[in-house]
Amino acid sequence: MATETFEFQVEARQLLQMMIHSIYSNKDVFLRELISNSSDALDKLRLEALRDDALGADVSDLHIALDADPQARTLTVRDNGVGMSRDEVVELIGTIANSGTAAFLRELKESGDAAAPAQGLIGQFGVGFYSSFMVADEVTLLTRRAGESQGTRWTSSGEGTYTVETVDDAPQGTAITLRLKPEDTEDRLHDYTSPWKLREIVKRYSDFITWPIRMAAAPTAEADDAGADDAEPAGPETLNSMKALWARSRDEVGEDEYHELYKHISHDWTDPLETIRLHAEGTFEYQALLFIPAHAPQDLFVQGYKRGVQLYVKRVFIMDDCEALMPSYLRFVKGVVDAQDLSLNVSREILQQDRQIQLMHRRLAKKVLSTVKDMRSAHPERYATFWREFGRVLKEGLLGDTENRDAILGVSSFATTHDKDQPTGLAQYVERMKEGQEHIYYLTGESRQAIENSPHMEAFQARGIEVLLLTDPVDEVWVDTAPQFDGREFRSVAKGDVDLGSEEEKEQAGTEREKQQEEYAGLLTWMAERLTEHVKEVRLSSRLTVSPACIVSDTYDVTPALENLYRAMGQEIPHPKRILELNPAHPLVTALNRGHAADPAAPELAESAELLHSLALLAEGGELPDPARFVKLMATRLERTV
Ligand SMILES: Nc1ncnc2c1ncn2[C@@H]1O[C@H](COP(=O)(O)OP(=O)(O)OP(=O)(O)O)[C@@H](O)[C@H]1O
Repeated sequence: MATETFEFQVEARQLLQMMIHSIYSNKDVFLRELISNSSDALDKLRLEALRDDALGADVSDLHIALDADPQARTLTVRDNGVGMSRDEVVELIGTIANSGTAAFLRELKESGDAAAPAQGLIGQFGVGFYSSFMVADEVTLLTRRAGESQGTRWTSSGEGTYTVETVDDAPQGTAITLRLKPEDTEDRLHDYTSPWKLREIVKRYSDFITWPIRMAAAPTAEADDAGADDAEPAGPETLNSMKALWARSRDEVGEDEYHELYKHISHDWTDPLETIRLHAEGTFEYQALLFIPAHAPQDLFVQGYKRGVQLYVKRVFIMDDCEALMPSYLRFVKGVVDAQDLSLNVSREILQQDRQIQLMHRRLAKKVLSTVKDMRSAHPERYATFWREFGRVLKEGLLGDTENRDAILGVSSFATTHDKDQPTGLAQYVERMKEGQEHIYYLTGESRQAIENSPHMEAFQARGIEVLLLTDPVDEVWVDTAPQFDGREFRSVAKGDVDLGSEEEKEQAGTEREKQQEEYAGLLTWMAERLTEHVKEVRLSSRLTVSPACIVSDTYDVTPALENLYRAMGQEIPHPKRILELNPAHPLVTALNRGHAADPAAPELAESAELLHSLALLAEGGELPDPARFVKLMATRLERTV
């Protein structure tokens, strides 16, 4: 097939431009990226060969080789891994499949300024192969897919197009040759043909790679000087130790080595927040090395987000994103689990059913939660970052994982009326509880502001009782499962009756309430009849101090927000009628009562009752059953006052 020229996809072109104009100050990392890709390709080939006898690939000496030519100023990174077919080359190298990277580019474009905001953001995205263009002005990739006879050569200078041609004599695997830009140490562009430099970079970033990274021994200047004419040509040198970090003892491994492994498996360019090690002995032996990232990926809430950690069996890579090992609410955790007693052929389906795996899953989840707990007390700032990035996901665990519910509540934080800026833990909330307060109070809503202005808060504000302000959609759902913390129930301030205050106060309020009850009995019954389509009861409120009325739900009824949520998920649930509460101390309500006593049949009175109900709905941010009618009634009233 002749040479074909293709254009890069738009996003790919943008990314390349950023690479060429070098957004990373540290250009050495291009080698880490290429080695990382090669390592993945070798993992894939070993697994394919294991599963497919007929593949016919040579897997006897899988490795990565670095080949530098100082005269030609080229560096080649070669592997004899799985390689790519011609179609794969076009698809994988010419476009950006990673949705996180695509989303990031969009964000960058929207921000308008290509350079400035990039610095902070860019560190979060691995850009893999394209980083070659930081150090090279032309890149050639020669590859042959294992099991195929023809290979593919891809060449580009990173500018808008690339060429692809089919070749007959490509070795299996992938070789990437960089035509290096001139050295420019001021711009931290080093001489990447120098064996010393290559050795240093591999040691720093890729030491743990489980495949040998070899460098051909070039005749060095020192050897020439020594006049070692008769010296044996030295064999290739292996640059990395290849030791699996999770199998080495803790004091042998530096924190930065763990971090490099994290970057290798997560494609993240920033250090993780926390490193977790676990060594399980006994009948089912395994080692785990887990990481909590420092930031949430863009697609964490996108359906189909690839969750889970890598699974190894006896040091052999088996699969990425092994969801059987991590609950969905810990899907941000990255890492490696290496099990001793599984078959190399284990499938995802088998893993889901395996009892040992289920035990491992439970143990890992507990370990992550206890790490977060320790982090909270030992490094509050780190915990604050954790919560900001992952709190919303973690709370999903309150729905399904009843076994760990207490642990999850224990490491959760909530916005609170106690402090405008700092969220609170539940333990602190409980410590601050007023005398006689039995429950943990909360209100759910769209935003902090909407909740704070809700009439339901009035009595709590008046008494200085702390209320948790829950604004995440998931909050609507987990609070509904009636959890407890430290033996205290969670109570919505918008549900059921409230009886706040000391015993004495309650008694006093009780007597007064009986009196009011008598006074308002007629109005309440009449209004309940008028509004029967919308509410199941009209009663006097003990939660209002300023507003005339509010709407509340029965303690165990579904709230409107939860109803909407279910509906959005396609679940039809019955629509429970709610309760209208009136503030007997409000002039509007007392006037209504007088009006009712004077002439219960007055048409104006019925309209007023209707308006009051609508106002209560609006105050909590709800929707009116008939907005047009509300506007008409309201306009008529206003007309009289202007
Ligand atoms: N040496 C290689 N051998 C085989 N396939 C490769 C090799 N290098 C890259 N690929 C293929 O090209 C794809 C794109 O590589 P690239 O480095 O651009 O991104 P990535 O590694 O998938 O992800 P990230 O952008 O997060 O680094 C890889 O996922 C892989 O399928």
